[in-house]
Amino acid sequence: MRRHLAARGERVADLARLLARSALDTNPVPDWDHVTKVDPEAAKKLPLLYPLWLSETDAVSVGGSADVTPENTAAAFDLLTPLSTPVCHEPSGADHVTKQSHEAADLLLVPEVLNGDSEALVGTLGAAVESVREDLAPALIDEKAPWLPGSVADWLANVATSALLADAAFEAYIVQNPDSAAAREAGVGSEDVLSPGEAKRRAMAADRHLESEILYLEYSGTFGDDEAVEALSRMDDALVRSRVWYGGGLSNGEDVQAVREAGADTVVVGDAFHRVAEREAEILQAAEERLDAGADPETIREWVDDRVAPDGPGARFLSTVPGVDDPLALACEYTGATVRAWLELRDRRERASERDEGIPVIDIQRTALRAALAPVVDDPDRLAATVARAALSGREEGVGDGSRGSEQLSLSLFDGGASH
Ligand SMILES: CC(C)=CCC/C(C)=C/CC/C(C)=C/CC/C(C)=C/COP(=O)(O)OP(=O)(O)O
Ligand SMILES: O=P(O)(O)OC[C@@H](O)CO
Repeated sequence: MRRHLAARGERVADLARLLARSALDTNPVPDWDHVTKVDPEAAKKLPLLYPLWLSETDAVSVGGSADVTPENTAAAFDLLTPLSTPVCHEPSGADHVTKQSHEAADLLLVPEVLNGDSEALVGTLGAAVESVREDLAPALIDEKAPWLPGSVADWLANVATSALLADAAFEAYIVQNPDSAAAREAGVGSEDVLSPGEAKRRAMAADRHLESEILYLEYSGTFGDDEAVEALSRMDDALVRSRVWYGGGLSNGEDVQAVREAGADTVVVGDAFHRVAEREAEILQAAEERLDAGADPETIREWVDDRVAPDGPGARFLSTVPGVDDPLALACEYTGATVRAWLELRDRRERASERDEGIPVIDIQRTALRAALAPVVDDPDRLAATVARAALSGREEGVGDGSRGSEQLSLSLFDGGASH
C-alpha cells in the first residue's frame, strides 16, 4: 500500500513537472537539441563549406572567451548570417555588442557565471548595460530618427535598452574546468569547482530567483563525464523553467547520449567543429597535389573516402548531432563536395589571374560551390558569394567592395593555398 501510494505520488510529481515544463513553458529559448559554438578568433577555423556542416545543428552561437574582438565578431557574423540556421551572439566582453552584431544576431545570450568572480556575475554585465544605454541605444535612435528632440530620443534610448535586455536570454553558467580559457576569464579556480549537490543548489537559485533562461553546465575543452552526469541528474528534477545546456569536450555520440539522458536539454559543441577545418586544410593541400582541377566527381569521391576516417574530425563532429544516422557517410559526402568546390575555385582564380584582372572576380553561377550550398539555404547565391569572397580575401584585406576580409576559413585563395 505504501509502495502504491509512493508510486502515485511520483506520477503526480512527474505530471506537475511536465506541466511546469511544457504547458506553462514561458521560456523563449527554443528547446534545441544541438548548438554549435563558433569562436570568432582567427585561430579557430571554419570549414570551407561550413554551411553544410552547420545545416545539421539547430543553432549557432558566436562567442569565445579569449581573443574575441568587435571586429572578428563582425567578420564571423558576415559569414554566418546568410545561413538558414538561427545564429545567437554570446558576448564575453562589454564591447562585443555592436550595432552590427545586434542587427545580425537572432538571439543575444548573456553569460552570468555562478561560481566565478563578481566581475563575471554582474560586473561585465553592468558595464555592458551602461554601454548599451549610453552609447549603442542613442546611436541606433539617432540613426533611425535624427530629427527627434533630445529628450524624446533619450526616453526612447531608455526604452530600447530595456527591450534589448528583455529580449536577451540569460545564461547561468557553472564553469567546471578550471584549466579552460572560460574559467580564467571568469575567475574560476580549482577551489570554485562545485560538487553535484552544490551545482544543483545554485542552479535552483538561478532558475527560480534569477529566472535564467539557460542553466549552462560548462566543462569547456574537456568532457565532464560521471561528475557532469551526476550534476545534470540532480538538476533534472529540480529546475522548472531554465533550459539545461551542457558544453565541453563532446566529440562522440555516446557522450552526447550520456549527458542528454542525464537531463541536458541541449548539447553545445565547439572544438570538435573547429577541428573539422584543421583536418580539411590537410586534405585540401593533398588534393591540390594529387588531383587535377578537372577530376570527375567519382574519382574525387573515391579519393576522399580513403582519407575520411570514422574517428576523424568530420565524422566525430557529426556523431554529436542527435538525428544524424551515418556520420561517416555524411562526412565523406561533405568532404567530397568541399574538395570539388575548392579545386574548381582555385582553377577559376588562376584563370582570372591569367587574364590579369587585378582583383580576381569569380562568377559563382554554375559552380560546384553554389550547387553544394543550394539544398541547405534559402539564398544560395548570397551564401556562395559570401563563401567565395571569404576564400578570396587576404589575411587582412577585403576584396575592394567594402566587405570585411575573413581570416576564418580553413584556407585562402589569396595566398594560393591552405592557410595551415
Ligand atoms: C550586452 C549585454 C547586455 C550583456 C553582456 C554581458 C557580458 C559580456 C557578460 C560576460 C561575462 C563573462 C566575462 C563571462 C565569461 C564566461 C564565458 C562567457 C564563458 C564562455 O566562454 P566559451 O566561449 O564557452 O569558452 P571557450 O572560449 O573556452 O570555449
Ligand atoms: O569547445 P568544447 O569543449 O566543445 O566546449 C563547448 C562549449 O561549452 C564551450 O563553451
